[in-house]
Amino acid sequence: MPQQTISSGPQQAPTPTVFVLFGATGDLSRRMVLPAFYDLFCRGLTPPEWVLVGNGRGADADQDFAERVRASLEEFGPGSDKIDDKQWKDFSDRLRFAGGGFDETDPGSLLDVIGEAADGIGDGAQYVHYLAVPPVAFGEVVAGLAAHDLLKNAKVVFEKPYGTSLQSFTELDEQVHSVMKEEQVFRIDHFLGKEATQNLHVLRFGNAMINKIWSADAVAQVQIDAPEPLDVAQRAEFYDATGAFKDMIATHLFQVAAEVAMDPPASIAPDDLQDAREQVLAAFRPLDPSEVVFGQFDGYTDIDKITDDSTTDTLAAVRLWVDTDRWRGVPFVLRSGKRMAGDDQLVSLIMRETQGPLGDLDDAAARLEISLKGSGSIAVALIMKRPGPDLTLREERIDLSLGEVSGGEALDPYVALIHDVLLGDRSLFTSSAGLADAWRVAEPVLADPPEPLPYEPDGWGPKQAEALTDGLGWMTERE
Ligand SMILES: NC(=O)C1=CN([C@@H]2O[C@H](COP(=O)(O)OP(=O)(O)OC[C@H]3O[C@@H](n4cnc5c(N)ncnc54)[C@H](OP(=O)(O)O)[C@@H]3O)[C@@H](O)[C@H]2O)C=CC1
Ligand SMILES: O=C1O[C@H](COP(=O)(O)O)[C@@H](O)[C@H](O)[C@H]1O
Repeated sequence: MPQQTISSGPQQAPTPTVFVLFGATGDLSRRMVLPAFYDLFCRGLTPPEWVLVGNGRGADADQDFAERVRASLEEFGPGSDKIDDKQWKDFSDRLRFAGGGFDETDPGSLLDVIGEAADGIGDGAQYVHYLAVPPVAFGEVVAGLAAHDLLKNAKVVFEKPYGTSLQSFTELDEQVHSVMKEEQVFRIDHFLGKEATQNLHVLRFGNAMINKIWSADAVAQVQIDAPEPLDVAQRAEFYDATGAFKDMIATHLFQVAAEVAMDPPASIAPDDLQDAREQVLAAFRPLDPSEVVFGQFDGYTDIDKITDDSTTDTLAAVRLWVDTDRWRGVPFVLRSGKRMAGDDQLVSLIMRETQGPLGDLDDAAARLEISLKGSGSIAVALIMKRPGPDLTLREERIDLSLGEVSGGEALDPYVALIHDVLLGDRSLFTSSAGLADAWRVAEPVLADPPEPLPYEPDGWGPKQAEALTDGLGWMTERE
């Protein structure tokens, strides 16, 4: 079978769309959402009729907004030399800006602008309201959408974090569900949109030899490790209020753990995939704070806007237990930190030791690794005989970069996810029940966070985090 397409539906969204981007002047819009929308447009994946309305509290004219968008494409999109004049003209003709903010009592100019925009693109337009605003503004935008009757034939996209604890999640979700149905809600976790994350299902369910080893019978430990060299000075206020545990572990890495640990869904249809993810999240055991290590890199509190006594975690490592028949007894160890020596997002399934004629072999030598970073890669590390007259064993890797798979072209996660929103495919979005479980699992750590241990910038973090791997060490540090 050289190639087989299993399509779950049409590629181009057929419905005329008014895409309202709240927070259109912000960092996320500039770096991710606007370039992703332009990418979809260039690929012919936007609906035949659409208009994008940026919203903000200032008073930009349409032309000013178009200039902002252009600047964002030059810096974070294809770059100035790759923007085709004709394509840009077609794109920019469909950009509008509605200033004056938006809330329950005052919609600013948004109602007028989208009224005009909807008239221009024909009957039956769907509305996509994309909330690229700080989480504190989610509630007021939701209240505004309800008060100004903007939720009919509408989808609402929420950026992360959707809540920061079980309680704040529950309050937000109750407000959301009081004015819209769950089917209208698209909660983004861009790790679910990564090409390699999506490949986890195919790798496993499309290959019997991999499917057979996907359980406690063969796997001794699962590691999901995302060391980052990044500093946090650019977003100090946000980061100091959030920390590594909430920014990465309880959000992205829990969702990836659910993707790895899920039992086979009934089918790859969106609802079945969501059900499978929800079911396994419900089986995650609440974390035990004694199996959690927090770190803070030296010099963190010298950063502008960080207080001298900040105890924010810039690194978090946890041991998570999944109480299902498939995974009972197998530790899932998760780690992420800033200012680290490595730069990866690596899922490692470490195989059990082989008892046999070769005797004692290096632990963790045989493993399957899926890197979610960039366009993604899949590797198998195996024990091999070094060619030659003697029997010398060595660990070798077989690597496949997904970016090099012939005929394919990886989509950036935001491109993939916005495309899914336009089509109404919710399989790669988090669900209400799934997030409630993620916050339930995180709760003991939020209630009793460990003291962060100091670590050297550009190193591998505190030694104590390594103990969570039961002596195997972190696989990212082997490469
Ligand atoms: N930036 C990133 O890399 C990532 C961000 N996110 C999430 O995306 C969302 C937006 O983040 P980001 O773009 O960084 O944030 P910004 O601080 O850049 O804010 C986005 C825009 O929202 C508007 N805004 C700010 N405060 C308010 C408010 N109180 N009420 C209404 N509008 C407001 C501002 O526009 P104006 O002044 O024009 O009204 C601002 O430009 C957040 O939920 C964040 O957690 C998620 C992943 C990565
Ligand atoms: O959401 C976040 O993700 C990034 C890592 O994402 P990626 O796009 O590099 O895969 C992380 O650096 C950031 O702290 C976090 O807020």
